[in-house]
Amino acid sequence: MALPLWKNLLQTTKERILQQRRLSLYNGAHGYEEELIKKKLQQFAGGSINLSKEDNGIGILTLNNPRLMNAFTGTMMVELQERITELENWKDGKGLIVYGAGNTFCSGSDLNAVKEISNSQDGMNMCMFMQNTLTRLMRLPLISVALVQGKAFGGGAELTTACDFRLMTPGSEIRFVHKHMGLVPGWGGAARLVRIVGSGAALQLLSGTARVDPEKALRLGFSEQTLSSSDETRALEEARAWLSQYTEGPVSVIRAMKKVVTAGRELPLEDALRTEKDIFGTVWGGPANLQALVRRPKHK
Ligand SMILES: CC[C@H](C(=O)O)C(=O)SCCNC(=O)CCNC(=O)[C@H](O)C(C)(C)COP(=O)(O)OP(=O)(O)OC[C@H]1O[C@@H](n2cnc3c(N)ncnc32)[C@H](O)[C@@H]1OP(=O)(O)O
Repeated sequence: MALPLWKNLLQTTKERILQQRRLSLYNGAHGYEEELIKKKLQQFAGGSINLSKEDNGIGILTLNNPRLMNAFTGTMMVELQERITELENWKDGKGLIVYGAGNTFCSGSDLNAVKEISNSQDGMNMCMFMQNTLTRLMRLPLISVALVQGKAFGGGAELTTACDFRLMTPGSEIRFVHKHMGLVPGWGGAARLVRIVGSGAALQLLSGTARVDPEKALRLGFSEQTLSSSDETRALEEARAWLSQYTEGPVSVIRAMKKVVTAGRELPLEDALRTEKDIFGTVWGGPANLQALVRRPKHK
């Protein structure tokens, strides 16, 4: 018998909350007080995080606070979480470009807000809030790329590490400036940086607050490519073209591909292998697979 509409809605909401918990790192058992920190963050308003979902399955996430070099205000942190939830529910999505408005990426958290939450309880909750959000960003079944124009500093540098890839425009710079602020990264940027460039290079970048220009980023394997244009519109076009080489193809296959890589990146080998088997089961004998068997393409 079909469930009444309200029961269906309740069921869907419960499933969404459970899914978010599964993809997040921290909950009440870790002393994390999400509602408390969200209420605090809402007090520091300004800027926005915008998402547009294009028909080709590419999402464009824009950090929009150009007056402060796209620094994250409290409301932007909350909006980022909301946009990530939207992306988790976007079943046609294949790729994501994260970039900043006004030709610069992001200068980290808004220092005006940070000053007001510099006590230990708020700091820990903000840290867990951002780690949860960026971990969910990293685990999206979408191939993500940070388009770095201008400066990506502090939390902005950390955000780039939550994407699968980084593209830089000429003259741009990524810099983990945390040491100068008497801090270490807290949004998960250190743990992810070690996995991208290795522990030696990560230690040098963090403890030396080194400027990473496009050439250095390429040498370190931190960036995939230096784009030819630093004009905002043209750079975005270049990023779209770069990403399309990986997102062309059936949605189910592209999303499955990202999922097997996420499992390989995060899980112990045996768990990753089992997950790969389960995901393989979702595409084997599926429409794209059956059509390919009929077409019998030659891979020349
Ligand atoms: C875990 C994350 C970590 C944390 O919170 O724990 C952080 O992210 S800490 C924040 C790390 N970021 C910074 O310390 C950046 C400080 N800003 C700068 O170094 C410079 O502003 C720079 C290099 C980003 C840009 O320099 P430029 O000369 O091009 O521009 P302005 O300095 O004139 O900046 C324009 C305008 O923006 C304001 N601004 C820039 N960044 C921030 C920020 N993070 N928070 C608040 N406001 C910021 C800057 O003060 C200027 O405003 P104005 O009213 O004109 O003074």
